[in-house]
Amino acid sequence: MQIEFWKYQGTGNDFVLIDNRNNIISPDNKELVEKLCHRRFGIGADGLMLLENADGYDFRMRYFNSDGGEASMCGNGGRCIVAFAYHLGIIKDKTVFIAVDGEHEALVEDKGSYIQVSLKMIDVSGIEHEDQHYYMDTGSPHYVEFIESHENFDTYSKGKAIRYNDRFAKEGTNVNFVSFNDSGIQVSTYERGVENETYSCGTGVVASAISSGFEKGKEQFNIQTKGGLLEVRFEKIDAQNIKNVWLIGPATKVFSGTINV
Ligand SMILES: N[C@H](CCC[C@H](N)C(=O)O)C(=O)O
Repeated sequence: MQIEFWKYQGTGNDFVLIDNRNNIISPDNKELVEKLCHRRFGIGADGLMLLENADGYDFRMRYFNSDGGEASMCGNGGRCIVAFAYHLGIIKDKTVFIAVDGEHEALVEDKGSYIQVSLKMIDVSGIEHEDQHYYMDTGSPHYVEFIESHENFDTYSKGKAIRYNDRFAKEGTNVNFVSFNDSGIQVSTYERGVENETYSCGTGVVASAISSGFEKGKEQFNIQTKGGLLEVRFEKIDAQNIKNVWLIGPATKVFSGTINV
């Protein structure tokens, strides 16, 4: 079977996208998703998204980690699928779509070489704060730890140890390490389901910004990631309720093609 695909990246978090409005790909085909994401035997990506039809919405986003499993919400993936929908001509400068964690609004600015996407994320509650870590669900589960500096910091080993500890081994969690810099914060992330450090993690920088907001009393952060700059804005209602959460940053089409599977 020949499959047409598009490759996008959002601050280095990279994805295979497929226009699945004709339901050519079964979302249960874990082996196919894993193969398409494989960095040697496939196209190579941190994750894969199917763009599908959905009554009452411009489209449905279905997200899969590179291990082939259908996953929780992907913030960078959400930004990239909005850019994909714009390039397909499905939307213009704004959209409302449905994803695994519910409805998302997004705004689109075409910058030529990339698309600037502002993505509204879900409200956040049930925030855990103990010792020097926070834990919350921003569409995906995130453990956030503050560190002095990212210089020579081993995100992979430190992140993997937390992700596979007694508490998280079964369900998994994403793990973010946050340091403060002159322009805001720097974040590195070990991602569940990729089982590696990714160049950035959208739901992760949201969790990191909210955690930093508790520490610094701010509601907007510029975030340096390995893959580039992101911005997060939110409103802190109280210690357990964060609303009006926006993840803002570039989404870029890298290439498109067809693959025989
Ligand atoms: N791997 C994550 C989902 C993707 C999160 C990340 N790519 C993002 O941009 O939010 C998980 O299984 O929880």
